Amino acid sequence: MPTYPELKLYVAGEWRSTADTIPVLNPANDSVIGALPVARTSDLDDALAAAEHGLKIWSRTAPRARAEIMLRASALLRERNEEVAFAITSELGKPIRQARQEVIRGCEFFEWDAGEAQRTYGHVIPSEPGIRYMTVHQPIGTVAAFSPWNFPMSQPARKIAGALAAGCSVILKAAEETPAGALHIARAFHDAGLPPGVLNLVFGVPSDISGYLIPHDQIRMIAFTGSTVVGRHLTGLASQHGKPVLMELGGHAPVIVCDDVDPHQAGILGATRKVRNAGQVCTSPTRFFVHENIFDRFVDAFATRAAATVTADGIEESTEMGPVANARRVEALTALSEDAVTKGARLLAGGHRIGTKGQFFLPTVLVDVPQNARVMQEEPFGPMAIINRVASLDEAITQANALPYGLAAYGMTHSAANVEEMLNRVEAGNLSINTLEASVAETPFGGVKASGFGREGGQSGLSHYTVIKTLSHRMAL
Ligand SMILES: NC(=O)c1ccc[n+]([C@@H]2O[C@H](COP(=O)([O-])OP(=O)(O)OC[C@H]3O[C@@H](n4cnc5c(N)ncnc54)[C@H](O)[C@@H]3O)[C@@H](O)[C@H]2O)c1
Ligand SMILES: O=S(=O)(O)c1ccc(CO)cc1
Repeated sequence: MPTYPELKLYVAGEWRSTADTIPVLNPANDSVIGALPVARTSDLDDALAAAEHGLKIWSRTAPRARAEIMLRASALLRERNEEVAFAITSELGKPIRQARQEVIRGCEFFEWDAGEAQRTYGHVIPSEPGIRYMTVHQPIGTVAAFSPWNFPMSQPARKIAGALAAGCSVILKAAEETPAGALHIARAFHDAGLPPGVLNLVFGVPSDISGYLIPHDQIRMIAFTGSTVVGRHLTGLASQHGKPVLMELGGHAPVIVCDDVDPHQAGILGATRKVRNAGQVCTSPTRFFVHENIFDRFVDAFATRAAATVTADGIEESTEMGPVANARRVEALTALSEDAVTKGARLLAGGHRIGTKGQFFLPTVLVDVPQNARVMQEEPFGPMAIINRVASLDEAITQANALPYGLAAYGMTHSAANVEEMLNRVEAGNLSINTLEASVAETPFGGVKASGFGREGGQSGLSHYTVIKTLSHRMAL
C-alpha cells in the first residue's frame, strides 16, 4: 500500500519544512494525514530569488530540451500513478479510479504542452525591400500560479505545463487542503533534472501569499483557478500593479436535453457524470433543461441512477462517489437543498449527509426548481442536480444563458440544426454535444462572463505565458 507523502515546500530545488504547519485531513474519516508547512516571508523571498535565477536559465534553454525534461517528468508521474492517486484519494476523497485518471490527465497536459513548446512560431511579415519585420514569442517571465483543491494533480499540472513549456519560471501556491498532487509533480520535475528555481512550490495562508507575490515587480503574470469571488479579488490586485491574468473561475453548467434523444440513456449519462468528483468540478453538469416530451422518463432514469450511486470511502475500488472535500461543502449543500425544497422544488434523491464520520453527502436530485431558489443562481459545487422542464430549444437556451456564468455547457441531440442553434447562442467557453466531457489537453478551455478569461490548453494555451516581440530590421543604416 502506498503512503501519504511527507509535506514540504520546494524552493530553489530543495525541500524545506517550517515550524508552523496546517493539518491535512482525510474527508472520508476526518483523520489527520499530514502536516503542511506554512511558508514564511523569507521562504517567499527565497522563492522569488530562485525563480529569477531559474528564469535566466530556463528562458535560454532550447524548447526541445525543455520538452525533454517535461516528458521525463511526465513519464515518472505515469510510473508513480498508484502512489500519486493514493495521495489524491487520501486528501480529497475522490474514488481511486478517478484519481488514477486524474494523474493520466495531468500527464497529458505536460505532454501536450511539451509539444507546443516547440511550436511557438513567430511570423515574418511581408515588407518593402531592405527591411524585415518579424515577431518572436518570448517567455513572459516569472508566473505566480494558484491552483484549487478539487484536482490536486491535474490543476497544478495545467498551470505548470503552460508556464514551463513557454520558458517561464513559476511560483505555485497549491491548495492547502490537497497539497500532495503538486508535491508529487515537483518531485517528478526534480528527478527529471529541472534546473533549481524554475519551479517553486509554496503553501500557507492564501491571501497572505497572493498579497505578497502579486505586487512584486518580478511577477509578470498571474494564473488562478478557483471561485469567481477570489478570482475577481486577484484580478483587481493584479490590475493595480498592471499585470495580466489568466482566470479560470466558477461555472453552473447547463445541459440542454432535446426530445430527439433516448431519455433513459441521457438520464443515466447525466447522473453518472454529475457524481464525478462528488460534483466538485467547475464544469460539472448542474442545470438540466429537459424537453417536456421526455421529461418524466429522463427524470426517472436520472434519479434511479443517482440514488444507486455507491457512496463510500474512495479508497475502495467499488466506490463510485467519495465524500465531499470538507465540512464547508456539506453545510453549503444542505442549505441549498433545504432552501430549494422550502421554495417548492421536489427532492427525488439525497438532500442530506450520511454517517457520523467523514463528509459524505448523498447525490441529490431536485426537480421543478423555482427560479427564486438559491441553487438556481449559486454554484452548488457538489453532487447536486437541478432538472427543469422546457417547452422548446429557445426556452432552454434562454434559461441556460440566464446566469452570469459561462464556462461549460452541454447539449444532447441528434439534430444538426439544434447543434448549430446552441453553438451560435449558448454563452459558454466550451460547448459539448452528446458528451459531458468539457475539455481535453488538445482543446482550449476557459470561460466567458463571470467564469473568467483566457484559455488553457490547446494551440492557444501558451499564449498567456508568452509576449510577442516585434523585430524591425533594416539591412543597413
Ligand atoms: N473553479 C474551480 O475549479 C474551483 C475549485 C475550487 C473551488 N471553487 C469554488 O470555490 C467555492 C468554495 O470553495 P472554498 O470554500 O475552498 O472557497 P474559497 O473561495 O475560499 O477558495 C477557493 C480556492 O481559492 C484559494 N484562495 C482563496 N482566497 C485566496 C486568495 N486571497 N489568494 C489566492 N488564493 C486564494 C483557496 O486556496 C482555494 O484553493 C466553490 O463553491 C467553488 O465555487 C472553484
Ligand atoms: O476534467 S475537466 O472537466 O476538464 C476539468 C475542468 C476544469 C477543472 C477546474 O476545476 C477541473 C476539471
